[in-house]
Amino acid sequence: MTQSTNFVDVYPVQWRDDQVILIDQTRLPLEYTEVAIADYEAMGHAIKSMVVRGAPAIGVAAAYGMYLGARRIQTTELREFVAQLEFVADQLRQTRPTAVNLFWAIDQMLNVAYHSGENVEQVKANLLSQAQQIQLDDLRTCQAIGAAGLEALPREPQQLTILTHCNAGALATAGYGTAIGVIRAAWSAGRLARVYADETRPRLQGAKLTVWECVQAGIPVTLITDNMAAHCMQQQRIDAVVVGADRIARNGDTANKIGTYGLAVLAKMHAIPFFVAAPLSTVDFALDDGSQIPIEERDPVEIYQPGSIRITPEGAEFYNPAFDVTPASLITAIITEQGAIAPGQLADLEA
Ligand SMILES: CSC[C@H]1O[C@H](OP(=O)(O)O)[C@H](O)[C@@H]1O
Repeated sequence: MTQSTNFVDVYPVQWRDDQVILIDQTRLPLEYTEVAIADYEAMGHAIKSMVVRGAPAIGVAAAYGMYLGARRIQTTELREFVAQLEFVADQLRQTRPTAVNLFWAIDQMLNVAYHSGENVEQVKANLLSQAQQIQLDDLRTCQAIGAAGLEALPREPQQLTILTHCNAGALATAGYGTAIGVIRAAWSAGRLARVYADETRPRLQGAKLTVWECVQAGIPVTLITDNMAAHCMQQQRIDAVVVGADRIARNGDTANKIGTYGLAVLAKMHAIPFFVAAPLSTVDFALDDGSQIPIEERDPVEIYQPGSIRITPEGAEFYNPAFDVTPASLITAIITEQGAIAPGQLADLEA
């Protein structure tokens, strides 16, 4: 276990010593622990159990998971190799259903296997290179999103107070973050007074991860419970809302952590700009609107036992959707690596 130090740069997924090293995000903020992942089964478990989480980070992790699966395949016959790699892909696809980056990254890796050579060993090498490229591209994309977000933020006041939800930070990406990337860019540019972070029940990624990232970066942060957001807006404490995304439909409807939709409704009510920050790899152009986005339902224990103590008696039933869908009509702009886009113009960016 590596004790926490003052991190300026946080990389939740690293290729080191011929294996993947993950920050164990279930142990933050009290413990900074890294775990080594040497096979695709362990990577699948790490994604499902949220050791690694956040749409782009899940994509990077799945890409490396594909390589870990590929390197173990023994055959030298390419067709058989591809068939076994498609089995690995199917296993990784079953980990979490909402973040499209997972499926996008797996497809990127399969394309390399389909089209990058006749020699199995060469294809394996190409797969590692592709996973590393996906990771590097996402880091650069987040930095571009930060710059684009800085341009899109309100001009007044000079120093903004931004509310964010869950964690769309370095920990949720290859580094730097999407929504937190915008926050980092605003802080560097002297345009940020303070971050308000929703704790984000039930997994508390805001309280545990976003606050940790802000404290590590020296960014002033105020933690609030989810049910305080309306009051803070009514008190005119919030100048803008910036959140991440797990899957965006071609019309701009956006799936993000549960509670995002409510924030968007509140922001509309209080005439506060509401931004979604996400790479284009999070857009699912195959979906016409958000009604088609699969919403993950997680173990109810996350609700009734957020720590070590059960907080509700036996006898109740539970509903634990991990995401909700914010309609495009409530989104001021989607901040991508190609700039801030009106939700209705997203389809024009389809490659
Ligand atoms: C940079 S996208 C992060 C996105 O993913 C989070 O979900 P989870 O923690 O369950 O993986 C949340 O929706 C964030 O906005």
